[in-house]
Amino acid sequence: MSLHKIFRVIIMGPPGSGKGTVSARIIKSFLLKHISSGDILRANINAKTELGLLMKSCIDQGQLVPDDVISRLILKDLRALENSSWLLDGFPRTVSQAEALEDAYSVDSVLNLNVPFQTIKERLTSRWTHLPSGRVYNIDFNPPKVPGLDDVTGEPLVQRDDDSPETVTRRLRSYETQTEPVLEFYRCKGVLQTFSGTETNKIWPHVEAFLHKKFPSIQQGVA
Ligand SMILES: Nc1nc2c(ncn2[C@@H]2O[C@H](COP(=O)(O)OP(=O)(O)O)[C@@H](O)[C@H]2O)c(=O)[nH]1
Ligand SMILES: Nc1ncnc2c1ncn2[C@@H]1O[C@H](COP(=O)(O)OP(=O)(O)O)[C@@H](O)[C@H]1O
Repeated sequence: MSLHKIFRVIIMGPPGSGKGTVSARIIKSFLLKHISSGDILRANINAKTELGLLMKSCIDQGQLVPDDVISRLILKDLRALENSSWLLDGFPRTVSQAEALEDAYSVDSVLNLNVPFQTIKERLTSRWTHLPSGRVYNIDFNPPKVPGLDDVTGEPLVQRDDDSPETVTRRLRSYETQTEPVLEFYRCKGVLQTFSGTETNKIWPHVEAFLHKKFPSIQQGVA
C-alpha cells in the first residue's frame, strides 16, 4: 500500500483553451503524471499503428473518436499508474467516457478552463506543436527560440491538420454538444472548479493557488 495519498485531477476546457499549456506548468510544480489523450492519439498516428490509422480521419475532420476506443486506451494507461497521482488532459470528453472513468477511479478535482470561443479561434491558427513531446508554441504568445524548431530537441514543429479554421469550428461545435454535459456531470459531484479568462498568464496564478491549497502534499520538493 502506498504511504502517500493519490490525487486524481482532470483538466477540461474547449480545444485551444490552454489545457496543454497549463498542464505543462502544473507538472513543473506538482508531482502529477500528465496524460494527454490528444498526445496519445497523435503518437499512434505518427507511429502508423493500426489504431492510429483508423482514428486519423476522425481527428482530421474535427470529430471525436469512438468512446470505447479512447476509454480503453486511457484506462489501460491509468492502470499502469496505479500508485501515482495523475493529471488527465483531454479525457473524458463525453458523459459516457466520464462514466467509464468513474467506474474505475474517483476524481478529486476537475479544473475547467473557460475561455471564449473567439479567443480560441485566433490562437489555434498560430499554434505550432512538437509532436513527439506534445510541447506547444504560439507565434504571438510563446514563440520558439528558433522559428519552426522545438526549444528542447531542436526538432521541427508542425501545424496540426485539425487546426484549420473550418475544423476548429467543427471541434468547438462538438465541444458544445458532447463535452459541455461532462461539466454538469462533475458539477453535480461537487468537484468542478472553473477558471475564466482570455489569457493563460492571468488564469494560471488562480490555478496554482487552488492546487497549492487543495493538494499541498504533491508540491515538488514536499516529502
Ligand atoms: N495568444 C495567446 N495564446 C495562448 C495563450 N495560452 C495558450 N496559448 C496558445 O494557444 C494555443 C492553444 O493552447 P494549448 O495549451 O495547446 O490548448 P489545448 O488545446 O486546450 O491543450 C497554443 O498555441 C498556445 O501556445 C494566451 O494566453 N494567449
Ligand atoms: N477523450 C476523447 N474522446 C474522443 N476524441 C478525442 C478525445 N481526446 C482526443 N480526441 C481526438 O483528438 C483530437 C485532438 O485532441 P486534443 O489534442 O486533446 O485537442 P485540443 O487541443 O483540441 O483540446 C480531438 O479533436 C478528437 O478528435
